[in-house]
Amino acid sequence: MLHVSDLTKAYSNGHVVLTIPALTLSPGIHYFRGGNGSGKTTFFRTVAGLLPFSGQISLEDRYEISRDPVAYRLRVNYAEAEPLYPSFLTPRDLVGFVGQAKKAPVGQVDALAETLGVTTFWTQPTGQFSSGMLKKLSLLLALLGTPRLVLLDEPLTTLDVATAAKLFAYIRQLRTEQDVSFLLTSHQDISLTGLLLTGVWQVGNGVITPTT
Ligand SMILES: Nc1ncnc2c1ncn2[C@@H]1O[C@H](COP(=O)(O)OP(=O)(O)OP(=O)(O)O)[C@@H](O)[C@H]1O
Repeated sequence: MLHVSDLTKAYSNGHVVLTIPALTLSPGIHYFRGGNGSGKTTFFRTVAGLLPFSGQISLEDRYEISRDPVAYRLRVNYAEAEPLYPSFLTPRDLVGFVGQAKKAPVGQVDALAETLGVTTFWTQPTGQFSSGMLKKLSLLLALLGTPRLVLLDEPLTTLDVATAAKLFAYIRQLRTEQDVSFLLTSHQDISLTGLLLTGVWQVGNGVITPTT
């Protein structure tokens, strides 16, 4: 589903955070674990196409991130661990913009907003949001369109228990009915998600290795 090769990710200060000669992720749900500062967010943001890097990343043997930037980004969605938006924008504004960019199918926005409980603060500026409200909005944005791969960085953080249950039920549905793949990180007990994991990966010392 995702192939990474010859990847090196360094920040502008010269610090090399990740070196990945080759990594192949099969379709499914993959969990990335590792200590603070080990490189999980850097990996997710790189795969999401948000950070420059050297190397190759391709989706479904078809969309290469540098060669097919628009087609790749249309199919790969990402939710930040700690989302932040311009304070004057509302969910209605952001969902309108991202929904159009991601070609959200008719009816999807309303259904997801209801599932994640975003309708109750639909026209409120994000500057007034609690961290859980920001998290719900970011998850809604990351599920818009028809992605083939969704990256969720710390989806459990700040999310209330009832919404988390709905989110993970929806993820299971996307996985079984539409073959959508997911990459997750969490410092909390991942079994709380109830998701069947395809792979568990350890991030540390600049590399990503499978765990048994
Ligand atoms: N913008 C940046 N500029 C320079 N270095 C950065 C930048 N962002 C992250 N780093 C460094 O990259 C390394 C990996 O950070 P990253 O945020 O990817 O870790 P993480 O595994 O997601 O950590 P956590 O579990 O604490 O969220 C850290 O050493 C961090 O200091």
